Amino acid sequence: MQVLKFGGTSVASAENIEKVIAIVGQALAQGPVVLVVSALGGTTDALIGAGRAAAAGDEAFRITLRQLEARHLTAAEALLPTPAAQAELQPWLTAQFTELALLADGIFALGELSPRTLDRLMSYGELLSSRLVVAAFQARGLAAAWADSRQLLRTNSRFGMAQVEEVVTEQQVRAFQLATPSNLWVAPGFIAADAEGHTTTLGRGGSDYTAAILAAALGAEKLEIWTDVSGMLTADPRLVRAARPIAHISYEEAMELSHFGAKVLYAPTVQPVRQRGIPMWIKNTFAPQDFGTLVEVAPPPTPNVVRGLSSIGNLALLNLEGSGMVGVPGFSARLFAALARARINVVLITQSSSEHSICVGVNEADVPAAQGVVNEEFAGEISAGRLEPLRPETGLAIVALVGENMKNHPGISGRLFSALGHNGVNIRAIAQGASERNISTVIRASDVRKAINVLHEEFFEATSKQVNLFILGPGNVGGKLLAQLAQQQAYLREKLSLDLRVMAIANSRHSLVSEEGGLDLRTWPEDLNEAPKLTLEEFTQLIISKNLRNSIFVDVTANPAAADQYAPLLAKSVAIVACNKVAASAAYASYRHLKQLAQDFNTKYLFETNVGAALPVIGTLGDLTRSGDVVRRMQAVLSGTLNFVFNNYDGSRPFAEVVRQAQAEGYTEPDPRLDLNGSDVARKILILAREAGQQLEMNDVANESFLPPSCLEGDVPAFYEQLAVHEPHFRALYEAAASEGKRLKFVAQYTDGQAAVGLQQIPPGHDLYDLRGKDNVVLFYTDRYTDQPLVVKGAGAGAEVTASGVFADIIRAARL
Ligand SMILES: Nc1ncnc2c1ncn2[C@@H]1O[C@H](COP(=O)(O)OP(=O)(O)O)[C@@H](O)[C@H]1O
Ligand SMILES: N[C@@H](CC(=O)OP(=O)(O)O)C(=O)O
Repeated sequence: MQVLKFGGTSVASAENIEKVIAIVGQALAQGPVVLVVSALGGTTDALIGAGRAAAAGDEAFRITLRQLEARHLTAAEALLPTPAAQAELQPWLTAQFTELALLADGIFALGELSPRTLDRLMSYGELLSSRLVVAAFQARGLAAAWADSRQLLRTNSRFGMAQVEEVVTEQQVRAFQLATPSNLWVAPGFIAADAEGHTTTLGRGGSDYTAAILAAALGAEKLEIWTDVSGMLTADPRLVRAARPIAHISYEEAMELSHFGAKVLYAPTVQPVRQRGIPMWIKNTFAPQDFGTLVEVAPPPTPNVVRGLSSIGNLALLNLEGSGMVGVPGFSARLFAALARARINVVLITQSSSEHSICVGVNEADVPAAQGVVNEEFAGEISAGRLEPLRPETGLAIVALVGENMKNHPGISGRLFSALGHNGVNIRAIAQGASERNISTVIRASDVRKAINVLHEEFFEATSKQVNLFILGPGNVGGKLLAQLAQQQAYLREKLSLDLRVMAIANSRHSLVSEEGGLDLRTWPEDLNEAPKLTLEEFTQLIISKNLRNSIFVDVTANPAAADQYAPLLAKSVAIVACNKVAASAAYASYRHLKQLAQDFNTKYLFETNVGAALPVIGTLGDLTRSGDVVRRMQAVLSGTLNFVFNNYDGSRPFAEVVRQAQAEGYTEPDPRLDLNGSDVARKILILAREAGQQLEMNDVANESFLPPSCLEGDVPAFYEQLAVHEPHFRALYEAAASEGKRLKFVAQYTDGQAAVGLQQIPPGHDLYDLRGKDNVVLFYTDRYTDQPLVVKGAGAGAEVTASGVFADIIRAARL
């Protein structure tokens, strides 16, 4: 004997029922079959909706019932090939809907829907589907017997969630078996009857349970649960796209997963088949060739430590707390007894060893009742101040890791906590049974999708880590960055297991946002021009509300307002990668605050390109200091503009003309004075000094300008005029150096806590002497590099290299 159960989607239409018939036909070749069917998908919800509408005095229930009738008649017409067969079933179907209408009219007249009546109402779903399937088999010449589950399954009278009385049920099933010697029974799932013969139901999704009860009572050789997915998956496929079928699973694991939300299997289903050692398959009606999942006593070993993930929403935590609990036995017993009296199901329990508080997780809908009974039970202690009144916290969910194998592998919880921590998912409570088969975490419901994806990646997709980029400023550097990302995406996926996706690109006029999956990096320039505008605050909110794992905000602007967004993003564990220097060179307190936020929220704030573009300057400084070295002195040339000017000025052409050329060739800021007055270099040495551990402000950086003060007054044309007027001054500077064989360099210097920038004469042979083009150089003198400095040198400007530096920071943040 085999028991096969087909769920709502599998029997949702005539077309699907044809597939069911084909699968059952093959099973019959191996032996007798008991077929359990659910209602046509969506019917139970529709019946509940109709009942509630009727009770609320809303006539709309009539429309719902008419639609259901039409749906069943259409299915019957398509399934029954001959007018004779149709003529037999149709009057029966119509009679059922007449009965249903009478029942609903009664509910409407009374304005009341009791649990008992609701069970009656819901039972029509499975009654109709099972009779339809019987007729379809008979029309194909297969003798199928209809087995009324209300005469097979005996339950108590807890309507809506009735408990099966096993002994009577088994007797009834055996008696039916003797009286009905057919190779094929078709039984409605979900429904049963109490001792008085009132129809009951087994809880939503209960047809699986019906099938398991029948399998156990008949001592079936196997139970097959046929559904719309290829087995029990590693996670809910509606939440995790990469979820994949679990081929083998133990009864206990399947039970844990279903208890913790894996809808594919109704949780009570496992127990009856486990007790009898009946193997259970979960198979896909729409892909019968797929292996599916085999639930068995001892599944073969797998390298996967975690078997699956699941989640339950609508959870509330109830926290009972107070000094009156410490060392007093019986508190928990009273708490649970009070909850049990109110028929409140406790989903999770945690208690700290201090015994100062006990925390239970319950369904949100139970909170008011729980508060009532618990506060009443402990009224004495609460009024004496020995206990706090019960504090419920709602809007929560459980995410659970399930796997027998976890107990043999230390470090699973560590991986769980760190993966969630890096993504800013706050864990409100944890519970781990002594069996170590399940580790449950309570988190905010709004974090479930992110958390379960992060954990799926951590435990099942060693192959790739999804990283979500939000790019601000697709200009010169940003555009190059996007091109490099497009070019490297496949390489990074293959070599570093990083799946980098650009989720949004924004400039001051447009914000292009991907709904899912990432933007197309071939067409973004055109797409962006079509996209609407978002303010910076809106862009930040978008990143926060998307709540995607491994999110990185990439600031490729020089906009001070963009830097204001870092703090709120870091506080949500969104990493920041910036080539924008504003934040790192702002007030020390705010620089420190951002670094602290990154640490507190387990994320990264990276800005390597603030100094020397992609040259490894800040990274080197970090490596030195982290390894215990002390940076005593830094000497650096950090401005492409000033290098260009002093490399090209030798008195043969006016200084003003050389500056104009630098501007024309794109080295300078739009206002070249920002480069020439040294303030940009001052920002850079300030950042380096801070990264070396000094608490410095911009005002602390001495800046001896080589420009006569009049050059800095007025606008840019006036500036050029003044440069021309002061040509003798520049010439004198040049000649003073040249006469001694030296070169002029604008040098940034840091010595034992003091920072300064200014023009210096550099002798031949000095590390700063020989610099070409856009080169930057930084010399580090440290306790370990005493005589000869550690030198970092190379191109320190240019869109392509700057973009590559930003890219490198993105990869650093992604591999956290
Ligand atoms: N871990 C999981 N594995 C497989 N399916 C799951 C899991 N968690 C949730 N589901 C959902 O359960 C659905 C199947 O359950 P259900 O809709 O009750 O099927 P049926 O109507 O066949 O009984 C799947 O379509 C899937 O969306
Ligand atoms: N039809 C019932 C029982 C059931 O088990 O359905 P399904 O097999 O489609 O989950 C329900 O919707 O709850």
